[in-house]
Amino acid sequence: MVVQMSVERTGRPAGESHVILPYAVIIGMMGAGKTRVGKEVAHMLGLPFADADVEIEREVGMKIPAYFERFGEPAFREVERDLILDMLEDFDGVFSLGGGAPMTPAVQKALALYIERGGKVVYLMADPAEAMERANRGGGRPMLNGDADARWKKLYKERDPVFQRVANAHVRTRGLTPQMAARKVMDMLAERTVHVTGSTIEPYDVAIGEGVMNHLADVLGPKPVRVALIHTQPVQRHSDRARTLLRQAGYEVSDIVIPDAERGKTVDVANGIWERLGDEGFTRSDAIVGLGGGAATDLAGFIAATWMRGVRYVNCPTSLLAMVDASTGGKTGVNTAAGKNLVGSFYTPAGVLADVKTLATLPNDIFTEGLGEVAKSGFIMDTEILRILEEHADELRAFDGANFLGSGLQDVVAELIERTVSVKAKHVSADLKEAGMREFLNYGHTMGHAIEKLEHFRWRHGNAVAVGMVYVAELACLLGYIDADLVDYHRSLLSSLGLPISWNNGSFDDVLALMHKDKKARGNTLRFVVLDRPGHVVHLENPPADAVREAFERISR
Ligand SMILES: NC(=O)c1ccc[n+]([C@@H]2O[C@H](COP(=O)([O-])OP(=O)(O)OC[C@H]3O[C@@H](n4cnc5c(N)ncnc54)[C@H](O)[C@@H]3O)[C@@H](O)[C@H]2O)c1
Ligand SMILES: O=C(O)C(=O)C[C@@H](O)[C@H](O)[C@H](O)COP(=O)(O)O
Repeated sequence: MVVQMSVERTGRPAGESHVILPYAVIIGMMGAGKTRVGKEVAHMLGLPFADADVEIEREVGMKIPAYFERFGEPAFREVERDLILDMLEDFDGVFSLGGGAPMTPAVQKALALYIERGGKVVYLMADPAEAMERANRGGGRPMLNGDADARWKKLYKERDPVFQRVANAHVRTRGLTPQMAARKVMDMLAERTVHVTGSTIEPYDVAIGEGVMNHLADVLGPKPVRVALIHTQPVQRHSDRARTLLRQAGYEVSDIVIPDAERGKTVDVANGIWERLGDEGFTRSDAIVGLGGGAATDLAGFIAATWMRGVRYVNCPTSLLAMVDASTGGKTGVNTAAGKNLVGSFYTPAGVLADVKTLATLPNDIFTEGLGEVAKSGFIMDTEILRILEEHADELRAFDGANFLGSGLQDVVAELIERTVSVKAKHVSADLKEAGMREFLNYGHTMGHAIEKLEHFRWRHGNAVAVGMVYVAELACLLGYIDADLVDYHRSLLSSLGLPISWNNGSFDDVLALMHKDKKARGNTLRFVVLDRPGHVVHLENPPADAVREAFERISR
């Protein structure tokens, strides 16, 4: 069964033949260096460069200050808007926008569409002092008339949050020459970025690619003095690299090794870390880095959420599952005797760096487990993911970290990560605290969490979710939401990836009791997420007891 794509992908497509115009759009404050850096980037790429302000002057036949004086700002913004909208459709090069352009709603809309087509909007984040000094040089900026520094600061306050939101790549340039900044932009352009935003979310990026861990200090920013690097022992090699990067950037690093996997996701471990942070004088402006699989990033996020009621944190996921799911979205927490993830908080990271280099040491079975959550995102929204999984099932099942980097599979995996994170970002952006739509990400988890608990967390999370998806597909079929072919498709796809599709190591009564403790349950009412067609899910409330049992019988044979 090959399913049809149902949603447009975001991010730069790999190996797709259609051209995205322009190659990159650069935005930033006056004096950020958009023109200098943009020209360097265009030169490095061998592409033309265009500056919106220069194009406008050509079009209106006069200098911008003169146009402002004669016709006023609103008229200028209209000309600017029309020119930018045209250039976004047909300029094949590096395009830098005027400082105020992204404040125009129609430009924001056009940039969002451009990003959806796979474009990169780069926010050149200059150090304010450096940018103000450059902006004042030479004059000729009507928006800075009067007290130029005070005007610049006021505009920065208004514009920075908007620029953060409309860009999908953020490049800090403090202390860099235009050439160095351009090289940084080039690195960013080679990466895939998923932007997470929303009305209740401080926007952040998930950067996906080889070497993205190098952005660690940029994402942490200048405020922290101390950084706690929380990781497990099996990822020591990667945490060594992170520690070096952090020390080079001038942070005092506390290396905190936690017990591996679910053994690290406990209140006792959290308590040990809180004591250590206290002993080492961690303040509210210090920060946490969580590095490792999903268990490590869940715990690190929980520490960040709770220490002094919340400090900055960055996730560096190193397992496939942590890259595609656990590190993004801000669900942090620990397991308790009562069950999986029952204690925690929604607390958003400042950024996520999914460095695919780290997958080179990932064992095959842990990689495979991550495919469970990848497939979930395909079933619930982006059916193109299912098609890619089908097409590459043999190579994915045979994943070998030692031969992964530089192989054809690397690009396939990067695309699966980007698509899966995009699905997650859409749900999280709309519903951070899981009041409705975010629950769809829990497809297969009601039964999955019960299996994990009954297996004393020795079953891997993604494997339990795979069985949970077959269970809930059976339930949906029994209740007439989907047909038996789609249930069979769950089994054939998941098993072709090396994931389990049945479980018979516990009683129905035990499973049922645990499903009642699931976070989606309300009072005595069981609630599930079920498919009604590929790529589309709905809530199922209080299903008939005999169907809940019969679906269990079907997966435990
Ligand atoms: N917060 C969320 O939204 C969310 C989403 C999905 C899953 N999770 C949680 O994530 C956890 C599962 O994550 P996981 O599958 O990564 O398991 P895990 O964290 O237990 O990691 C699996 C194992 O792989 C090791 N490992 C990780 N990266 C490695 C690498 N590059 N090289 C060698 N070894 C490596 C880990 O040390 C561990 O031994 C569960 O606790 C689950 O509840 C959370
Ligand atoms: O981000 C979410 O929301 C999810 O439900 C993603 C799940 O894949 C993930 O396993 C999550 O940890 C489950 O959360 P829980 O709230 O059901 O414990």
